[in-house]
Amino acid sequence: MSRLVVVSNRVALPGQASSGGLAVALQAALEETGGLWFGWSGNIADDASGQLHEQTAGNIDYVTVDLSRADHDDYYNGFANRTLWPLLHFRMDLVDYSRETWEAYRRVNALFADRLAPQLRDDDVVWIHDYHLIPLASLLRERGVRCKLGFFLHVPMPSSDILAALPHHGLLFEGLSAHDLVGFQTSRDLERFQDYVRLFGRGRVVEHGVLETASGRRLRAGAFPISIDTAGIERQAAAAVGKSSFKRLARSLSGRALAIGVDRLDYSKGLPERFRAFERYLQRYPDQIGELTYLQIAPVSRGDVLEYQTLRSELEQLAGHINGGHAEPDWTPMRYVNRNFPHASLTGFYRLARLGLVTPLRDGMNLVAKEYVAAQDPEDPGVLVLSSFAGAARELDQALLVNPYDLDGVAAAIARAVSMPLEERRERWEAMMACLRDHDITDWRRSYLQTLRAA
Ligand SMILES: O=P(O)(O)OC[C@H]1O[C@H](O[C@H]2O[C@H](CO)[C@@H](O)[C@H](O)[C@H]2O)[C@H](O)[C@@H](O)[C@@H]1O
Ligand SMILES: O=c1ccn([C@@H]2O[C@H](COP(=O)(O)OP(=O)(O)O)[C@@H](O)[C@H]2O)c(=O)[nH]1
Repeated sequence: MSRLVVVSNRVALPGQASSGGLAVALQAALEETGGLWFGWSGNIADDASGQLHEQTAGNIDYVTVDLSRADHDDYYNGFANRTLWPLLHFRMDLVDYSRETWEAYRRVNALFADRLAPQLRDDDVVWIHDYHLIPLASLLRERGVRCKLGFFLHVPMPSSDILAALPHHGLLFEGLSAHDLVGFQTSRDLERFQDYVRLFGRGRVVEHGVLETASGRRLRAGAFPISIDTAGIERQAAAAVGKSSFKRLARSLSGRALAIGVDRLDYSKGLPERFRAFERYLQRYPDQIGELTYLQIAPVSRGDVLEYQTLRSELEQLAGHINGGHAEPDWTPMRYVNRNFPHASLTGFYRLARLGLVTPLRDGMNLVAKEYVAAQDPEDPGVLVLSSFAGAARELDQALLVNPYDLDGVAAAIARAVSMPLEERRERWEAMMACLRDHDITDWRRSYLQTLRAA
C-alpha cells in the first residue's frame, strides 16, 4: 500500500492542545493508516522561514516548517484569515485584500513546495488540506512531483459571484486543477464550485464530478462530508461520567438543565447572534426562567487578527449584559469560558447537556455538532439545535434546525428542546446516531482516498 502524506497548515503535534476540527479529524485519520504529516510547526522564527523539524510518534512521522513573523502575519493572519476565510464564509464585508499578503501567501506555498518535494516518492498519495494551501499542488508539479495529489476544502465553497470578487481569483482557483481529486464537505459546495468553473474559470463540467480546465486537463471533484470517531466519542463520553470535571460541572448546576456551546472564538460561529437569541429566550419564556444554564466554551482563535479581537470584546460585553439583566442571587444564566478543554472533559460536558447549541452563520461542517450527538446517553439523550448553514445540517436533519439570524426562531427552539418529551428526543437521536455510525471518520478517509487512488 502506498504511503499517505497529509499536508495542512495546522498540524496536531504530539502533546499539543488543538481546538480546530481539521487537526482533530486528520489526527484520527492518520492514526488508522500511519504516514507522514507535513505543515507549519506552530513556531514563529526570529529570522527567516524554513527551518525543518522532524519527529515520530506511533505510526506518524511529522515534518514541520517554521515561519518568520512577517510570513506568519501576511500569509496566515493576512491572506488566509483576513482575505480567504471571510470570502469563503460569504462575508465580503470583512474581506481585506492586499497585494502584499497575496505575495506572502504565494511565497509560503512555494516554501512548503520546496521543503516537501524532496520528501516525496512517486508512489506516495499526497492529500493537501484547506484554503491555506490552494496553490501548493501546482507548485509541487512544477518541481517534478508526479504522485497522486488530492485536495480537500474544509470550509464552505461560496457562490461563484463571491469568488469572482477576489482579485486574481482565476490564478488562485486554477491552481486546484493540478490535483487529481478535489473534495468538498457537501454536494452544495461541489455544485457551487462547478458553477464557478463553468461561469468564471473558463473550464467545463464534463459530467457531475468530472471537470475539464481551460488547459484541457481533467480532474475529479466530489462531496465527502467529514466526520468523527463516533465509537471513540461514545466510549469517551460514557467514561467521562466518572471524571472529576464531569462531577464538578454536574454539582454546580444544582439540578438545572444545561445548554452547551463549544466553538473557536470566530465570527463564522454566530456567537453574538446566539447570545442574543439566548437572551430572547429568557425574555420570551419567563415560565422557564431558572431552569436552564447556558455554558459557552469559546477558546480564543487567531487572536492577532483585528476582527477576532473586536468579536472578543463584543462577546464579553454581551455576556456581562445578559447576566447583569437576568441573573438571580443564586443563579447566573450564562457561563462564558475562553479556555480550551481536552476531548476527555468535553465529551462529558456534552453528555451532561440537555441541549447542544450549534448555530454558525456558515460552517464547512462543524464537528462539535456530531460530537454532541455521539456523546449522548442513549437512555436520556439531549437535543441538538443546529444552524441550517452548517455543513452538518445536511446529515443531521433530525436536529432542531434553525436560521441563526432569526433570534425568535432560535429562542423558540431552545424552549422546545427544554421541554421535549423523552420519546421524541430518543427518536431524533437514534436517527442521527445511525447516520454517524455509518459515516464516521474512517468512512470519510476511506471513501476519499479510494476515489483519489482510482482517479
Ligand atoms: O488552524 P486554525 O486557524 O486555528 O483554525 C482551526 C481550523 O478551523 C477550520 O476548520 C474547518 O474544518 C473542520 C473539519 O473539517 C470543519 O468541521 C469546520 O467547519 C471548518 O471550519 C479551518 O478550515 C481549518 O483549516 C483550521 O485548522
Ligand atoms: O476547548 C475545545 C474546543 C473545541 N475543541 C475541538 O475542536 C474541534 C472544532 O471543530 P469544528 O469542526 O466544530 O470547528 P472548527 O473549529 O474546525 O471551525 C472539535 O473537534 C472540538 O471538540 C476542543 O478539543 N477543545
